Amino acid sequence: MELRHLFSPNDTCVYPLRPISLALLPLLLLCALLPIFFLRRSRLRLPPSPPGLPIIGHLHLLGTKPHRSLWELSKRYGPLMSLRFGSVPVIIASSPATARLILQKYDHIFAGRTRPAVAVQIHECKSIVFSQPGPYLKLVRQLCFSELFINKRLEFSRSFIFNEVRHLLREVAGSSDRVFVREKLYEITVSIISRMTIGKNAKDVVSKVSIGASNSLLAALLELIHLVGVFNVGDYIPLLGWMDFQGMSRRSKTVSQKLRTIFGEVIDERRNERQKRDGETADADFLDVLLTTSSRQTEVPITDLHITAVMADLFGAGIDTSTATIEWALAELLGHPHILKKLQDELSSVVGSTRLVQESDVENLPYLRAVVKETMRLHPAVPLLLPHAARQQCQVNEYDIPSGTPVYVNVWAIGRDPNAWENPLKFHPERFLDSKMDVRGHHFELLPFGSGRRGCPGLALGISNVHLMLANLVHVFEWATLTELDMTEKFGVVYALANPLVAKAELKVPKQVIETEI
Ligand code: HEM
Repeated sequence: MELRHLFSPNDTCVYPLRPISLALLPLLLLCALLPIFFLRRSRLRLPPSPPGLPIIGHLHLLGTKPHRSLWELSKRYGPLMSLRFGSVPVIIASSPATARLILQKYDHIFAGRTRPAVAVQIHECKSIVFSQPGPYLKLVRQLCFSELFINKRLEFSRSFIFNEVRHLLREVAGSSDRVFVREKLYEITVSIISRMTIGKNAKDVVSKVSIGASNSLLAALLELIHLVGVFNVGDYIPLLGWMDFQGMSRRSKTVSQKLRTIFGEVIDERRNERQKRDGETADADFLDVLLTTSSRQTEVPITDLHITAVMADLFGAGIDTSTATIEWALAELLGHPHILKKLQDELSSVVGSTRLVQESDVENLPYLRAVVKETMRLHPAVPLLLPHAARQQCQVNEYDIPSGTPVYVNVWAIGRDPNAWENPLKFHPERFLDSKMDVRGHHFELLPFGSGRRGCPGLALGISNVHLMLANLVHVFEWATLTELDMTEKFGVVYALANPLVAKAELKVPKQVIETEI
């Protein structure tokens, strides 16, 4: 199976509510018994809200592009808005100021996560992404920062990442008449994360397992990412949850089984290797770190299911976000040839044409960094962040937020807020040239990685990969579109081009530049 068939643009089902079958109406009516719940809440002063419908609340207002619909609603109901998804009240923050309240001032309260059925089915909520704050989350996030995304480890990974980039460039050169950009990017991002976490190339991992095609790991991960982004009516209308009429539980169980098989074999194999050798090796990878932690009697037990969940997190959270960002950047550059030319001129003058761009060049490439920030402003990979949840009842501004309320921060809308940005809809990297604004979560106008306790732990790796891959793709090739550029977007937990970018890439540096290994 070719990779591109794994992400067919016709794969629709994302957040939006699909028409609910009439056959379900009697059951929906049963949900009307829930008003007791609302009566209790009606004494609270919630943020402004549009009129809702019985039972489904505001679900019908979401449409197929919830980030856009919520943006439009926020223009009328304000930057802190309250909606009801089925029986669940939710809060939407849509301005830099309200994002700051949620992610900084009240971060300790909003650091909770929702508990969607998919997350329960897939890894019993043992993933980082869906864990509630507590000793386990603290431990795994700490391990990520101290063992995986620490500078020393990233430095150590530089040379193989660089060789992976060279491999990507050769692959592009090999299919230059028709480059399926997303497919190539998935391959390299999976490879990088695989090498960093389990010390192996992903192809070696899956070739040993018994579940079929060699890209079954990628297929399972893409299915996982897809399911997390699907709107599951059962999460919001609890009486419908048990029916699983969208097949979410069934599909989640299948993907969970696949991931447990793949990572289970990797874990067993590593455990055997560790038993044979005496003590830790100097080149211990993240899997070793997790296994060592699991073998210690700590306050937080780490089982194989925890390890599988963390591995799936790192792969799942890392591949699609970086891929989508680079694909958006290339598409914007193709749509703005003068910006592409300016970027290529910067690369030629700083790097020359006899070598590839290296990580150490990035600090001398301000226009490249501006192009990446501008891409992340207009096309943040996770447009609503992952849903946060209030851990206790609290007051934000003068409004009450009930305990457990899911909170979405619409960073996509914030990137287009006319009060924060001049000409917000224009792709204009120059806006960042004289600005100190970065993407690290201190500037609430620009939050592609979130901020605070639940901010992205993979930021350092993510941003460095995006810079390195985009810079080299643009430095090494002259790009041209094959058909009219299609910037249509597709909403999901990761927001990407609806139709993967296919373009022509003509080598513009001497061939040996992409051929020499280091
Ligand atoms: C361009 C690349 C990336 C972008 C734009 C990005 C963005 C994000 C965002 C917006 C969140 C949610 C923050 C929130 O809910 O407040 C997140 C969470 C997360 N990201 Fe990333 N990410 C990227 C790369 C990576 C990489 C490379 C990894 C790991 C290999 C990673 C691992 C994670 C994990 C584990 C979480 C969950 C954190 C938690 O719930 O506590 N990300 N990321």
